[in-house]
Amino acid sequence: MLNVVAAVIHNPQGQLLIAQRPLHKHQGGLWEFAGGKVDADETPEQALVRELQEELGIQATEYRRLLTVEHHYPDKSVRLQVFRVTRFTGEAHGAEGQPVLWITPAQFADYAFPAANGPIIKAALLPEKYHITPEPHEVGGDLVAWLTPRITQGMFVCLRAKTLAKADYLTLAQQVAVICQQRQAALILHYHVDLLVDVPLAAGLHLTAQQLHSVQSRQDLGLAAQHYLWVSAHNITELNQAWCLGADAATLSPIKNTVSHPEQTGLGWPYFVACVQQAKLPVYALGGMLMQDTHLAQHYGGQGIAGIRGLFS
Ligand SMILES: Nc1nc2c([nH]c(=O)n2[C@H]2C[C@H](O)[C@@H](COP(=O)(O)OP(=O)(O)OP(=O)(O)O)O2)c(=O)[nH]1
Ligand SMILES: [Mg+2]
Repeated sequence: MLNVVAAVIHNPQGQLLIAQRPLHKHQGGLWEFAGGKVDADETPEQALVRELQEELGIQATEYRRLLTVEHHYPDKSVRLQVFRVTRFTGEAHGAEGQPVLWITPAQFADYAFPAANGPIIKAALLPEKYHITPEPHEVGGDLVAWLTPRITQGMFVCLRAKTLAKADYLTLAQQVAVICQQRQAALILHYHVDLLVDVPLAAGLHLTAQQLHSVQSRQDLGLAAQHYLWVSAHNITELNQAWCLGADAATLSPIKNTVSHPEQTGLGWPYFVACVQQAKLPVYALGGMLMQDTHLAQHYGGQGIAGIRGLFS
C-alpha cells in the first residue's frame, strides 16, 4: 500500500484549494488535494508540511487529521491520510507548474477527481457543528415550527425523534426535508434505515451504536455514494467499526456529564484526544457541548461538536 498525505486547505473566504495532477502521472489530468508520498523517514505530519511547501510554496501552521481513505486502483493501492489545513503562511501557487484553484463547496461537482476522492470531498464539506434535533414534545410539540427559523445554510441537521411512531417520524422528516432543501442544509435521518427511500431529499442516515453492531456493510443500508453515513460511537472500538463500515463521520459521547443521561459518566477530553488520534474518520464531540467548545474539540483533533439545544441558536 502506497502511503500518501493530502491536504484539504481552507482560505478565510471559505474556499478550498484544488490542484490538477500533471498528465504524465498516475491519475494524471484529474484534480486533487495537494500532497504526495510519505517518505520512509517521515511522519505523516512532516510529509504534509514538506509536500505543501514543495507543491504550493506555503507553510502549513494549523492542521488536524480529517480522515484516512484506502483505495485500490487497478494498478496500485493507496492509503490517503487526509488533513484539514486551517492556517498557513505564504501565497498558494502551483510551484511545480500545475494549475491550482480556490473553489467553493458548490463547485466540486464541476471538476473530475480520482475515484479515491469521493469520501474526501464529502468529508471536506462537513460542518464544524452537527445539529441534533430535540424531541418534538420538548419544544411544545411542533418541531417544524421550532426548526424553521433555526435552520441555516450549510447546516447538517440530524432528525432525532425517538418518541415518535415511525409513520409520524416519516411525515415530520418529509416536512423538515423541504425546509432543509430551501436553506441548502443537509437532513440526516436518525435510526430509520428503511425510510431513506421515502425521503429522497434526505442527505443521509445516522445509526445508533447498537445498530452499528448489527450492520455488516454500507451496501446493506441502501445508501447511494453521495449519502452521508453518521454513526454514534462511545469508544475507540466503535469508531474503528464505523470506519470499516464506510461511515463518513461519527459522534463520540458522552464527553461531559449531562443532565439528559445522569447515569453515564463523561468520557472526558483526554479520552476524546486518545480516540481521535487513532480514528480514521471525522469525529465530533457530543454530550454537554456548548458553542465555545467548538475550538477546543478541534484543538484536540476533532472536527467539531455535536449537540441538541446548546447548538441551535
Ligand atoms: N496528492 C494526492 N494524491 C492522490 C489524491 N487522490 C488520489 O487517488 N491520489 C493518489 C494518486 C497517486 O497515486 C498518489 C499520490 O502520489 P503523487 O504523485 O501525488 O506523489 P508525489 O507528490 O510524492 O509525487 P512524485 O514524487 O511521485 O512526483 O495518490 C489526492 O487527492 N491528492
Ligand atoms: Mg503530489
